[in-house]
Amino acid sequence: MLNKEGISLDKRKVDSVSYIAVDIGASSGRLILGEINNGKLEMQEISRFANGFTNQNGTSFWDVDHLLNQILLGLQKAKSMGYEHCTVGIDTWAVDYVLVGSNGKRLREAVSYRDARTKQTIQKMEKFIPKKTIYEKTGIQFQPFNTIYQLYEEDKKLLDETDKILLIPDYLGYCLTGVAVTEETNGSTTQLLNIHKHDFDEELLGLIGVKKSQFAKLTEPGTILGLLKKDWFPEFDLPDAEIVTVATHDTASAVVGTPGEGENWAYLSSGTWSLLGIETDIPVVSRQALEENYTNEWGAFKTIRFLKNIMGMWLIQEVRRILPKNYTFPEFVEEAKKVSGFKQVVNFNDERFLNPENMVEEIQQYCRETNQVVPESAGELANCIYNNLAILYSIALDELEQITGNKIDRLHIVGGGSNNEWLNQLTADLSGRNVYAGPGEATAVGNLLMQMIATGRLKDLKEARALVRESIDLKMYRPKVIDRKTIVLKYKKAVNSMMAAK
Ligand SMILES: Nc1ncnc2c1ncn2[C@@H]1O[C@H](COP(=O)(O)OP(=O)(O)O)[C@@H](O)[C@H]1O
Ligand SMILES: C[C@H](O)[C@H](O)[C@@H](O)C(=O)COP(=O)(O)O
Ligand SMILES: [Mg+2]
Repeated sequence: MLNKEGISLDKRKVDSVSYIAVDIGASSGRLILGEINNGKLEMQEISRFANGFTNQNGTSFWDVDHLLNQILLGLQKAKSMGYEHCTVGIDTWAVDYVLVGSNGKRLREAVSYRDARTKQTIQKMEKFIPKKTIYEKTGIQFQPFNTIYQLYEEDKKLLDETDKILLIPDYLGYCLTGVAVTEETNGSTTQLLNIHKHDFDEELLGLIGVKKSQFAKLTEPGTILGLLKKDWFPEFDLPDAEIVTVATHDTASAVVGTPGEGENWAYLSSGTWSLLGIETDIPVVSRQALEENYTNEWGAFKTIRFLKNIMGMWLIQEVRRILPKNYTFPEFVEEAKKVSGFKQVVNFNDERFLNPENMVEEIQQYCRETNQVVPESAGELANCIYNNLAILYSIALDELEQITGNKIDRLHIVGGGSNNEWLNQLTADLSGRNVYAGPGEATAVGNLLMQMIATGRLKDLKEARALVRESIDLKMYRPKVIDRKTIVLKYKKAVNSMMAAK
């Protein structure tokens, strides 16, 4: 069986092959083995590791060598577990990139999207191209950390020396195979792809001084990238592996792994970020979509992920980092439950929460500025975060219905945040919709499913999602009857008056 790159996958091998998903989110990474046995998807965690960025001389960098090393350690462990032959897919967070020189080597560490260098860049670029024009071309939300803005601020000397700009998962795949591509689901998050031409937008590239040749060719998810170059890593005992280009934007893989069925469902990929949206066939770039900052990220199988970025579990991750006592996430939930009721209205989508020095102080200062009760304890801070997130989810669901005209009667919450049963119920109550929770590792599931479809083990996305529904117990949360409209209206009025007072 030949694929587009001419790599032959012997049918016999495909049947005996195991599948390994490498999913690296902003806070953690994991390698998960997947196989189909007796009509069920069976998964086994091979390894899990921390991810995060550090500040070096005023710039926030990721440690990509650490990530590559963890991938190799995980693959070595898989072989030691008896998995001699596998396919491997890599997905990570979006927008960030590595600059590769003509010698094929990295020119500098990868800068984190939370770095302050792009704080004013949206405004700088507005001077010579209206946001509306960029949105009509790309359909992508305005986030200060989008690749277009990062490259605008990039070191020009480094850019001149750059042969290829590779997004993080594409760079990791390049390190393992020597093959460089721009996988398109993650490529869309650069805000440099023209959604109508299905290609890079030359005008936008020109505005930031980047040549199209400095990006590798656009590639659809579900293609075979190349063979793992085992001899490049003699210090590791690695399995034989074909690296598959999956939906390398982790959220795109999470959507593939969301077990939605039929119409009228939305997903919430709940991890470091909360990505809430629907899967559509055509982009929505209306005035309201622009005003409410919805994005049209490219999905697998030529779909569009029409979604909104909501500040997610980053908030509680940062509170956890700051508080002297080391709470587990379940402990935060238990403490939050002890606080009766909803105490503070906080617009956590305000950019001040993108990367403050001290998240606890930032939340407390916001509440002081708006003359609200200041949360002090772990429970009060967690209660504030979870309640406001639930309302932001509810508002986004109503906005999605208004903007797209699509009815949404159920929400699938997937990712680590789907383990938060209290927030799942809060979301059901405040949104007035049934909530289905799981899989907690939907991104890895979607990564595995794409590999199985690419190698012919599964027929298509419909069969793949049916397999997920057969394989995991989805927990359902029915909305309790509460006066949700009054609560949401009060929240919106409070946020609007706070923004007016700024
Ligand atoms: N048992 C749990 N209870 C509450 N929250 C949880 C639980 N497990 C995970 N989480 C939440 O999920 C988040 C991690 O989600 P994950 O999808 O792994 O993130 P990412 O992919 O961005 O690294 C944690 O920050 C935490 O807030
Ligand atoms: C910067 C992007 O908005 C971010 O990467 C988001 O798209 C995403 O993929 C986050 O995934 P996590 O698993 O880190 O929440
Ligand atoms: Mg994730």
